[in-house]
Amino acid sequence: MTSKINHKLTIIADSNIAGLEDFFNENTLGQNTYQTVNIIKVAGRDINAQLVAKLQPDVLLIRSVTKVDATLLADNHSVKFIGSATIGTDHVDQGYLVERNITFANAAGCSKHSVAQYVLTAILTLRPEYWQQLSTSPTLGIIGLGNIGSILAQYATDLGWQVLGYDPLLPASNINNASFDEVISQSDVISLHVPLTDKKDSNNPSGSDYPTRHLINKTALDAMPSETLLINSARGPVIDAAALQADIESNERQVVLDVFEHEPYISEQLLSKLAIATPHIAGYTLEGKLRGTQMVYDALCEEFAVTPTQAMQQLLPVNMYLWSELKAYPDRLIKFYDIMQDDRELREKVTNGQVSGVDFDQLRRDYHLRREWQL
Ligand SMILES: NC(=O)C1=CN([C@@H]2O[C@H](COP(=O)(O)OP(=O)(O)OC[C@H]3O[C@@H](n4cnc5c(N)ncnc54)[C@H](O)[C@@H]3O)[C@@H](O)[C@H]2O)C=CC1
Ligand SMILES: O=C(O)C(=O)[C@H](O)COP(=O)(O)O
Repeated sequence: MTSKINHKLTIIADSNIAGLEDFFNENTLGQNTYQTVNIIKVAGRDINAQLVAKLQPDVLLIRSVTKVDATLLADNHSVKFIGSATIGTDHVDQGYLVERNITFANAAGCSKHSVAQYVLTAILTLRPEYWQQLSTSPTLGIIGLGNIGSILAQYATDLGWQVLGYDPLLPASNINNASFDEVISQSDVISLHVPLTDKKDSNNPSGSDYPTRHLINKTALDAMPSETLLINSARGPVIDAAALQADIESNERQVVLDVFEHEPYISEQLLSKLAIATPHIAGYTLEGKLRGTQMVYDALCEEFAVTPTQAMQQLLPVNMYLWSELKAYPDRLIKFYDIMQDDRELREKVTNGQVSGVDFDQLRRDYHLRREWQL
């Protein structure tokens, strides 16, 4: 159902959304349908119940750090649309929004190439021999074969690697070809690409029959060979951090984390044991973030029955990063993405045994957005 508003349109937006003013202004929203578009930019963690009660916005534009639920909206009567310029939706109680008749849109798949390229970079930085696939090609295990997992499988196949994939919610296929136990026990590298979900039950009807919270627990880690490289760029709580720390201490497993169970606080104890650690920036390319904004903008235009007039292509500088070039010249990887620079910057933030939430958020806010490699 669409609705029109003929007054000042008030938008509260996470200031970390790329291209906010380019996408959300009088010209791009309704060709003068609204007298004014008033955007109030706020750090995502500061979008709280008090603010939305005081300002009574028409629209909320968020990213993953703003929790949207009954608490946030208890004293708000104005919001008609909430857009999250992210793939993940675990921060949003969508059932509650349906009850309140508030339209919700996210940005499914917006940074799928960026995250897949992050994972490839991590693997090839730690195991450069996988470029050549010397005697046997490596086996990449992928848990979750949606937008990101399936793109990652395409890159791996293009490099001549074997793929073992597990996704119980999709039909069997040439990549959805293994059980959880097979992926865990037979892969050289395992990469996680599942949403964060809890068990479905009477208290949680929107939960999952295949919950992912602590999917990688002590049992799974015990069944994983110690040489297996484990990568998590999905959501922190998919791995039980305490079990992971004990696992690395006992077998020196190589582990790459972009997301952390207790994010935005990172303990030095865990950080010091990771092969690569980055501050939740796997999807942070210019293309990935602008695509997220574009998707939410398109959804808002549809909601308000106006014709979209802004497109991310108009905002993107020339992109010189070609996947074909990287494949031909693997030694250029560091020029395509120097992941160890992101790792160093996170480790430099350790004080008093941890990276603070403020420092973690600051690294993300000031991140120099990478460019997505073109196919
Ligand atoms: N680190 C970062 O910067 C980013 C992280 N993400 C995270 O990555 C997640 C995955 O993204 P997409 O692939 O785009 O999502 P998607 O929704 O396209 O795919 C997720 C897949 O996981 C599968 N799945 C669900 N439960 C499972 C289980 N128990 N075992 C195996 N598979 C299961 C689903 O069937 C689905 O096919 C997002 O939900 C988000 O949390 C997304 C973007 C950026
Ligand atoms: O899209 C997702 O899902 C993500 O994890 C985001 O890329 C994370 O970025 P923020 O929403 O925290 O800026």
